[in-house]
Amino acid sequence: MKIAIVGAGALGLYYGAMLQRAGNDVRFLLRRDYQAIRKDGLSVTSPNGDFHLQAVQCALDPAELGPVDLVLVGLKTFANHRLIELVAPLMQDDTCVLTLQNGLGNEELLAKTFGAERVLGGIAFLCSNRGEPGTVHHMGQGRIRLGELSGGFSERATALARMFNQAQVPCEAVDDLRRARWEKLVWNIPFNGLSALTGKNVTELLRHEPSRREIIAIMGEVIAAGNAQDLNTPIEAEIFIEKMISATETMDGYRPSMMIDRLEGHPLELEAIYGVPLTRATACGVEMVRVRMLHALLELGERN
Ligand SMILES: NC(=O)C1=CN([C@@H]2O[C@H](COP(=O)(O)OP(=O)(O)OC[C@H]3O[C@@H](n4cnc5c(N)ncnc54)[C@H](OP(=O)(O)O)[C@@H]3O)[C@@H](O)[C@H]2O)C=CC1
Ligand SMILES: CC(C)(CO)C(=O)C(=O)O
Repeated sequence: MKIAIVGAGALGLYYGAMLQRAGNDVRFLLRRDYQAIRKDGLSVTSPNGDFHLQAVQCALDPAELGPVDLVLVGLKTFANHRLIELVAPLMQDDTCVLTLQNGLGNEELLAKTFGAERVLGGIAFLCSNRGEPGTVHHMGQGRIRLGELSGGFSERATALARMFNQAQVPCEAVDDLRRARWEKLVWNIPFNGLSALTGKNVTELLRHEPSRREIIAIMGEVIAAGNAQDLNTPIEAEIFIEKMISATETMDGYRPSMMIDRLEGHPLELEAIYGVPLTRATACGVEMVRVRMLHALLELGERN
């Protein structure tokens, strides 16, 4: 399997390195880290053990990497206006594309050009940050849930899950990608937005009772909107919220990616994480009032 990583930052470098370490043929489309990785290779620090890859196939131009069997997308969604031109040179007849980006609308964007039958999506439960050029810091977690854009289990999704598992990345194939995406939004919508707006990490947010209540209320709104999307099986609000809150309580002092983006002056992934979910909720007759407020304030902050 020849694999190209498009969007080789915190997420793409980590998963690409894990796949290469397991013996796969991985090719990285690089930008910032190109010189450093060509010269000194790619280093991963991780609580599971640091490792270094000296020989890394990489290029600045996707035409030099392809064609491949699998394109793994790890661009920030605000760079999606470049997505198609970066992926197209890597495609041959049976190439499939797996996007591990957060939010909604990424698979559909790929499907418009390449066809829904070639597109898969994945939810990454990963905490990874970039270090100096050529280094990526895996802070914890890493599990992936992936599935077909068109729904249902497939041989292909099962084979990809097996490939990740063989590379020490826990992974499962799911039959309802839409449900998995809405489940992930139940976490991203409150924590990403509130941490970016307040500068408080997830532990600080949960320790403040009024904020904790709002987080729970926002999660309820997102679940109601998700359940209005005709999922195979509905998300059970009370149980799922309890699970999300308990899981977050173990993420001591974690700073969500959107908070880091705001602090570092980068754009935020507002359309994929707020805009598209709001549009899809409204189309199904559900109004997420708190989410709309969050979106408005986050958008205002982008206009400085
Ligand atoms: N990091 C994490 O732990 C998690 C991230 N995610 C999601 O994964 C996605 C990626 O996040 P993350 O890895 O953190 O983001 P990063 O900003 O670390 O990585 C994005 C990468 O895309 C590259 N890129 C952007 N535009 C281009 C271009 N035109 N040509 C070539 N490369 C380009 C950047 O290049 P350059 O090297 O020049 O900056 C960068 O390496 C997001 O949707 C995020 O929400 C989901 C779960 C966890
Ligand atoms: C839920 C989490 C922490 C990944 O596990 C994430 O998506 C983020 O920080 O944006």
